[in-house]
Amino acid sequence: FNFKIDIPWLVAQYPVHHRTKPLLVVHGSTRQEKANLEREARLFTHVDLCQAKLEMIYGTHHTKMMILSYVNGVRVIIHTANLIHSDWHQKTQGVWMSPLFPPLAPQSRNGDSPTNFKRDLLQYINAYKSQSLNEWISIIKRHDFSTAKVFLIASVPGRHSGASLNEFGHLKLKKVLRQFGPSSDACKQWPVLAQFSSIGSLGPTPESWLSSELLTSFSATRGSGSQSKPRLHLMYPCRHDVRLSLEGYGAGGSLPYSINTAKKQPWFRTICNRWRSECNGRTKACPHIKTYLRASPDWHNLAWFTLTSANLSKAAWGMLEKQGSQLMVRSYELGVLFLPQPFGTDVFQVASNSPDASHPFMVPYDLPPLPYES
Ligand SMILES: O=C(O)c1ccc([N+](=O)[O-])cc1C(=O)O
Repeated sequence: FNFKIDIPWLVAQYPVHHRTKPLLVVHGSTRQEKANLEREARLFTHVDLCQAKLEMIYGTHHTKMMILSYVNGVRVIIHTANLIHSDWHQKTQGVWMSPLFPPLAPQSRNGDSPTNFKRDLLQYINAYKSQSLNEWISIIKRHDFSTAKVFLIASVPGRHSGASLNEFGHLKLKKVLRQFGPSSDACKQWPVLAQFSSIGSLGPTPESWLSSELLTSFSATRGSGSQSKPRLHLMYPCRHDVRLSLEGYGAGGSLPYSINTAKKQPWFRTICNRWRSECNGRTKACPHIKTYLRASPDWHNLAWFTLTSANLSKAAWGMLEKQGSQLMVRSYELGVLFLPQPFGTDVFQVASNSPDASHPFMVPYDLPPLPYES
């Protein structure tokens, strides 16, 4: 599943002895782009295409996922890189690799995890309503996902209401945080950080959507305790970060932010932070990764961490309509939410940035964030 796909390059990344394994590519391309993809796919008899329907204008098939079927199990990869050389060459990307999920024992039940990862993955793939995905739906159904410790946070284009209102976008994240997140006492006033590679039209003030809607969901806590909203920090490379990067100004091609949109929201730069990753030696590797987290005021601990394809936009996270009874989403997005409890801890410590059982991810940038200069 991806947005930009170079099929000959993708096939060439396989080890030679696996290079003709059947490959289904799920894309959202139309018109000339679709024709180009079909022409490339025709070069390989083992490659098939599935076009995701995009019924919401301006929506994209942004999801970046691989489902790998082995003789002894299935593995899910959710990541942030397009399937083109430049996305894997000199940028900072994020990849979540699942454990190998074994086949279900014949008589056993549905094989899901306490985070309902399997249920949510099936719900997401079913949303495509595509015959060519039926084979993969049955593969997933036949496997045991009980070792999955992350929550799936998906976006599917459409107007979601009623029983589907909290199934996608920022309302799904809010729902999971309300059920399994930190207590409001545990993270009172803990700031939220949004890090992304593209920005949509967010309105004339942060109150238009960013803090009134998105931050409300990001600051949800267990139980219904409402609390004053925490600070929201944004992270997006400034002009000098891009100019001084490994790719130079060319990195800007993957940091789309239209000047017309930027002119309508000058407030954005006043709450923005630079891209710094001295901790990983990746300050010069421009970010295409997208992450969202909630941290303690001293930035030493995290209450949760999300890796996703979703940029800072209403198209990706959704926009409430009809007095909050409906969520309008334009794009397909997919991400994973890490909460401490499934990993046997009550908080994630940033300091030990070396992944192990209770620190299942690396924070890909320096904390505290570094504000833009005036
Ligand atoms: O690389 C992508 O998949 C991508 C595609 C389109 C847009 N966009 O339209 O803003 C942003 C991105 C991004 O992820 O940065």
